[in-house]
Amino acid sequence: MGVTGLGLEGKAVIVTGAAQGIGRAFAMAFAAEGARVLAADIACCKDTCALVEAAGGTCVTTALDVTDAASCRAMAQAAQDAFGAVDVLVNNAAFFAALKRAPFMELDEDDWDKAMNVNTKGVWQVSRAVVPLMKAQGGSIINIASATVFSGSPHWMHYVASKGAVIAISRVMAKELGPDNMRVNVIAPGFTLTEASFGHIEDARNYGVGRAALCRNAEAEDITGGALYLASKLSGFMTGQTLVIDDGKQFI
Ligand SMILES: NC(=O)C1=CN([C@@H]2O[C@H](COP(=O)(O)OP(=O)(O)OC[C@H]3O[C@@H](n4cnc5c(N)ncnc54)[C@H](O)[C@@H]3O)[C@@H](O)[C@H]2O)C=CC1
Ligand SMILES: O=C(O)C(=O)C[C@H](O)C(=O)CO
Repeated sequence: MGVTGLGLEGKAVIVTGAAQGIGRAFAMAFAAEGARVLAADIACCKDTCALVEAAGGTCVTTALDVTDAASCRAMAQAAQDAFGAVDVLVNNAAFFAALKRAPFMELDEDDWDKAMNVNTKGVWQVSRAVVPLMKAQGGSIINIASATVFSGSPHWMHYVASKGAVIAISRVMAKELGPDNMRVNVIAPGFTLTEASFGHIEDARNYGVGRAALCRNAEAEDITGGALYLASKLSGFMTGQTLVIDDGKQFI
């Protein structure tokens, strides 16, 4: 374990959508800091836990459907059983990989409802299940949005709307939870090379690179430093903010 002095050793961290991609990278990064991780997903997180444990970290897993309040409560109960309390919640799960892109005149209505249900309502559902486990000691909630909210990327209106709403509700959460020393911030990643984005874009490695200041697309590991910072004492006076991690494709 390469603990870096962020103060995350022994912290209890829930990562939703941790079965692959950026969520798996969050699980690995928190565990590498000595945190205890609960990896939760509608898909199986056994491989994520195995990777965390192979690197010397601690990881437990439970099934989670963020659209189902009972499932969110059961996941929170599993966290309480494993850790007693929760210090950090990363709301990363999303309807993204299977989303169909189309001009807004042609978007699929079911996809619209699913994007809002998983990506926005899911953040609310998971947060309200977990907040009672954070209230006594305070904590950090990190909601994953998308830089598409700022770029207005075409053919994603349902997804962009759902992620714009994540930024909006995070501000409400920050105001409501601040008095109990719970901070709520957002990471808005730009295009990141994950299983899901390789599925969406044919030449993913080169996609949009011409607009990038750093001249490459992000790997999932490029997004994790922001989450460690937002979870740590270094960001202790920061709440309600959105951190765009997109290799400088746009400035807000
Ligand atoms: N890859 C990219 O280019 C970008 C991704 N993001 C966001 O980052 C996050 C992770 O993205 P990726 O790893 O690329 O995508 P992904 O699609 O691989 O990850 C999403 C995870 O959420 C899980 N999930 C879906 N529905 C669920 C539900 N109802 N309950 C629980 N879990 C559910 C999936 O099984 C999956 O493991 C997502 O929030 C995505 O919107 C944001 C900007 C760019
Ligand atoms: O901007 C686009 O076009 C993208 O494809 C962006 C990514 O897929 C993304 O940011 C998803 O959140």
